[in-house]
Amino acid sequence: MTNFSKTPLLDTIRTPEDLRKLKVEKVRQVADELRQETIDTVSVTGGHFGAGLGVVELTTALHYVFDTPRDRIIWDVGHQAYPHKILTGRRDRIRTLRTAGGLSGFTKRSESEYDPFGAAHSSTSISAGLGMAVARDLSGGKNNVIAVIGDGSMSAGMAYEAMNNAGAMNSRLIVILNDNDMSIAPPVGAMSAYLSRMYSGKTYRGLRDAAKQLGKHLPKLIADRAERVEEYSRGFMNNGGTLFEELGFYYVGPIDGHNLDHLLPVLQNVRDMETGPILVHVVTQKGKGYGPAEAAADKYHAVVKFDVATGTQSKSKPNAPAYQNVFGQSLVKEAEKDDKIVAITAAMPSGTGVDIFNKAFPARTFDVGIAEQHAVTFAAGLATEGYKPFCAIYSTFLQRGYDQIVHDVAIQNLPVRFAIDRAGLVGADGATHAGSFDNAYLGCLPNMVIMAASDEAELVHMVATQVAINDQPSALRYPRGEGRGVEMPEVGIPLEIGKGRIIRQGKQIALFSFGTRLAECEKAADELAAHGLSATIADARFMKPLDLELLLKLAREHEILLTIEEGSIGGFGSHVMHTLAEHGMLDGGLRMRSLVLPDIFQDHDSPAAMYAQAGLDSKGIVKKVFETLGKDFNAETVKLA
Ligand SMILES: Cc1ncc(C[n+]2csc(CCOP(=O)(O)OP(=O)(O)O)c2C)c(N)n1
Ligand SMILES: CC(=O)[C@@H](O)[C@H](O)COP(=O)(O)O
Ligand SMILES: [Mg+2]
Repeated sequence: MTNFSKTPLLDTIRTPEDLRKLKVEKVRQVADELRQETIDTVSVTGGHFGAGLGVVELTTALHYVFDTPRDRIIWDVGHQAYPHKILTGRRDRIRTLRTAGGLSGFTKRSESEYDPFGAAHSSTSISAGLGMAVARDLSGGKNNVIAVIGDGSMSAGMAYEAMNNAGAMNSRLIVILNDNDMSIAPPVGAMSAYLSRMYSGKTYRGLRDAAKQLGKHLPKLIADRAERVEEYSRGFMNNGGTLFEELGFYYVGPIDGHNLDHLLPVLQNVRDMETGPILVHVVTQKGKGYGPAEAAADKYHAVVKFDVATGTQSKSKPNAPAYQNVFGQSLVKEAEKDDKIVAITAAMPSGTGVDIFNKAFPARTFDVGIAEQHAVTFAAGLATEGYKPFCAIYSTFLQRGYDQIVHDVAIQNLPVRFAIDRAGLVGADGATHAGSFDNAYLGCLPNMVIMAASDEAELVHMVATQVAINDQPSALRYPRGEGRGVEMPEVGIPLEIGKGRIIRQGKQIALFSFGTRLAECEKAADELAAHGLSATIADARFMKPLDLELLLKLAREHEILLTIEEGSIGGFGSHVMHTLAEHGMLDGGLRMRSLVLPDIFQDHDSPAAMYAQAGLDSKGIVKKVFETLGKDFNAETVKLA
């Protein structure tokens, strides 16, 4: 039970150094206050929540036992690091989390010396930690390196590549497996089942056994301490022959990650062990200590602002359906007609709308865990046998599967359908999650058809188009968030491959859009009209193959051609420019410009603010037209936001 009648301690802790000055009996109180501060903070900021609540004790214990920042703590993904931020000199800015100019929602090297490695994509911590440990060995250092990785993140191949390497290197690296039996959704896979079996009760060993095992591996552990070890090692086991031991790790656990009487001495002993890689298996509860989070199916993985008393989140009523839901529903409709359609997600069923498909077709839905590389090649295998796999992956996470896209899909020309969600800027998750590069990284691949939906109705038709593309791979991109509120078609009608459409016919300026910036083009065209400038708006629909007829028409009939996309240099604009150059269309009077994301990693903000910063909103479009015409752009006279 939390006792807040005591003098508050968290206020006295600016850095972990202050924490380490406290008597061990005080650590429980610090953890309780830290949990309350995390709850209060996220109730006003929103953000990732359940994972942080689950590691409050672990965070406190790690900073108490280890000499941070000299000892390196690497938080895998980094979405659980809010309590860590509070303890490491960032409490005064914690309520700026994920807002413009504020703290990142993940660990970030430039933010603090206590963040030795930046993250947000999963399963990198063991590799990075091993690199740090080996660097330490090479330079004769003595510090500890601790990688904290969740059970969900343990499903990715990279974690095993790292353990395989670490087990052979015998470098002193501590891996803490934070096993809360949750990913964003319930975890999947044989590894997850294995971990659950490890603490299922049946496999626990007796206390004496555990103490004996520790003694064997801890030469410094003297007999009189062994008894204490027995006490705090309640529930401890050492299987001999665990998967981790076979990989060359010294395995400790599982231990209760909320019990500081277990956690602190175990970590102290692990710290003092002279051995190669160690894995401490810590069992925690996602959402721990906040009733509404503990009770929720998703353990409040990520939340918007909420009322602390009730846990009620202040979600605003949507004005239009979210793209991910339109995708899921469209795919269900297609799959009702075609039993070869299957859906694949890499641990993101709700985020991608694959959960909707799963409800209708559980046997045709595959959650492969955080395993994007495998997801792509698994889809390729399904395609070889005549199935129609829809591989629904966020743009940023698909980067993980790039060689698989090239080698396993594109070269073999297999009709894998990529549904690329979160294409473009995503806002509060920042640069790590921005879907900026898929136009560039897919556009250069032979055989690939690439589409972008300009609104939610287009998405329905494009899903139908993908179903019909049976002889080559295809990619369909769409953004995070709500659609435009357009009228929705009853059924999707396959589009003609490589054909765009004119939305509005004008004279001087052609705005050639790929994706949902089309809405901004329409606002910009209205504004240009108010300034006496006539603009044509075209929706490319396809970046590959490009609609050559439409492109040449736009180029011939206008003074200025502007491309707009939610992507980096090297994407749609580059393809258009290359094609025009090849057709000799840039040798004469046409002035062509490409509006793309800037060549920087943009920090988190609202998507609208980030697009404005990128010059990809209506005002940016108007400004670009003015600049291209050599006209003065006066922001005052241009009314658009
Ligand atoms: C490469 C990659 N794929 C997907 C994600 C999305 N993602 C973020 S957290 C998470 C679940 C992680 O589960 P776990 O490691 O067990 O942490 P927990 O939230 O349970 O503490 C997922 C799938 C990601 N960050 N990186
Ligand atoms: C930490 C992580 O990678 C995910 O939780 C991500 O933040 C989800 O993003 P969406 O909210 O766009 O699904
Ligand atoms: Mg987990």
